[in-house]
Amino acid sequence: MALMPQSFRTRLVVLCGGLGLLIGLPAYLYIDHVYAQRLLEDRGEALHEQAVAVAAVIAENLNERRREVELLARTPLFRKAPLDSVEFQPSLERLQKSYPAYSWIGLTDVDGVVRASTGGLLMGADVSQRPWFTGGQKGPHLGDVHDALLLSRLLRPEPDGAPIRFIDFSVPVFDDSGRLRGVLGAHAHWRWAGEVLQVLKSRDTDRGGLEYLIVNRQGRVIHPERDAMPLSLAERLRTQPVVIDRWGGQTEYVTTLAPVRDIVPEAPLGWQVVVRQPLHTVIADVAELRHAVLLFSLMAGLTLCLLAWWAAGRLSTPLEHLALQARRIEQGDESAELAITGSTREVVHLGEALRSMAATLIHRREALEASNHALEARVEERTAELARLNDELREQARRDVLTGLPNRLAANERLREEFVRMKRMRTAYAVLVLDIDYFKRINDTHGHPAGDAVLRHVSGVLRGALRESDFVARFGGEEFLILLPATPLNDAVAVGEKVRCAVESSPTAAVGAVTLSIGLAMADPTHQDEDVAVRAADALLYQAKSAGRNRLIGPKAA
Ligand SMILES: Nc1nc2c(ncn2[C@@H]2O[C@H](COP(=O)(O)OP(=O)(O)OP(=O)(O)O)[C@@H](O)[C@H]2O)c(=O)[nH]1
Repeated sequence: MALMPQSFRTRLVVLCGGLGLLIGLPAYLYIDHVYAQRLLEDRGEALHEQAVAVAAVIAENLNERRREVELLARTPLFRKAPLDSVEFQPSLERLQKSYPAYSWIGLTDVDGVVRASTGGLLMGADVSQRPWFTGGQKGPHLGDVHDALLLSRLLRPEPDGAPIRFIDFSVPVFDDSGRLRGVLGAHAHWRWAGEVLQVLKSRDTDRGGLEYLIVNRQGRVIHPERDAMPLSLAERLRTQPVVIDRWGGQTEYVTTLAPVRDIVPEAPLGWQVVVRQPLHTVIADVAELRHAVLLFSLMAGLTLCLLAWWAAGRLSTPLEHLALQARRIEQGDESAELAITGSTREVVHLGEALRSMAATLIHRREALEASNHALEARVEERTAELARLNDELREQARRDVLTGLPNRLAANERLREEFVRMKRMRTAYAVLVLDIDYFKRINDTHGHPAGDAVLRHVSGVLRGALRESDFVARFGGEEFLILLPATPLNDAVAVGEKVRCAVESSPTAAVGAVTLSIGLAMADPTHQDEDVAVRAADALLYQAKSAGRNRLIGPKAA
């Protein structure tokens, strides 16, 4: 799968190309194998028919020559006139003119001496040993191709210097009583065969490498001049009408043959017409068709691919557009347009669905954002409320419920702060520990509520007698602590006395006047911690109690 191209367009093009190949290849193979075979068979048959036709034409032509010579021999001139008559030569030359292939026509006497001839050639020559004479004495004679002997010196030589070759037609010449007078013989130039075949060939429309050959009884190719036909080929042609053979060379030929009918059964020639054509020209049609199919397949495939490319583009472009717009919306660009027009119905539907989905998502996101804002505001509000409640709690934790004064926890924190500041600023502070005298008795005599009222009263007096910057706390039970920041001993004693007097001189409604015993100590930067001064003040308080109460004892007094 990883090797598969990713884009829809490429996939479709590859698919179409593959389909084209799938359709084109079998057609190509069919033409290559089946059609080629069939064409070869048809062509073989056609070649064979041509061979038969050519053989028939050659036989007919030979027959005509034989008949011409025969008819001439039967004319009154040849039957009756004395052999030295001057009439013979014009008669012979008329026949020669009627058929240009005749090279020489002559009349011999019974002894084989030439008595009349065309052009007067070989007059008086003795041809009694020549086959045409000996054969012609017995009856019509047809002699196979042979080189000219006597005439070769008398006739115009061949342009290429090749020996002149003839075939011979000869018939006996009888007088009216049927006695042999001589032999009439005609030598037809062997180019005759070439001319006959050329005429036939020029009629043939398909001459691509087509060759007509004449093969004699011995298997020699006598026209055109060439080596013998391979024996193996001759052997195969005996059983098969058409054979594909190399003829001992490189080119393969489709070969077929037909026998030439023997027109003089007493002297059979045994010729055969062989027709052959190079295999590659025979199947050239197939090659052409193969190329055409290949070209057509390629063109069709290419067109299919281009169409697929175009069609895929028509489909994928709006999809890519939708994807791009969807990504823009995802990145917060709500102006991106998801509408698609002019595309396929499915893509338009997809665009509509995406647009609807995007609208829903945007709406939900806005709702979510609004809800988040509300939630954040509520959290802020709750946090502030919590902080306020914490402050309140912290305040309450440091305030005495009964008197409203700071409690012991607050006193300890303040002492710690003041001690730290003193260490840094080197400004001493005073600590006073105060206790209401005989408070137990008040409780016992007047009850707890009265005792509580006394505590609240004393608290109020203390608060009123002190400066805003001074610190007073209920330190425990009926005990109070006063911290006087940046206050020397003398001033602190004065403040203590003032407080003590203020309480003593302000009686309560329930129990009358109460007094205070006070221990006063100065905090010192040399102290280890803030408790040293408190413990010292506490100790002096007990001294004040012991000394009779309602008094202040400070360091000096101690
Ligand atoms: N009504 C009331 N009484 C309290 C409160 N806190 C402590 N007390 C009482 O205060 C009394 C303190 O008595 P003690 O410590 O014996 O001292 P005292 O009676 O004042 O005697 P001296 O201190 O020696 O003068 C106890 O009876 C406590 O119960 C309070 O908040 N309200």
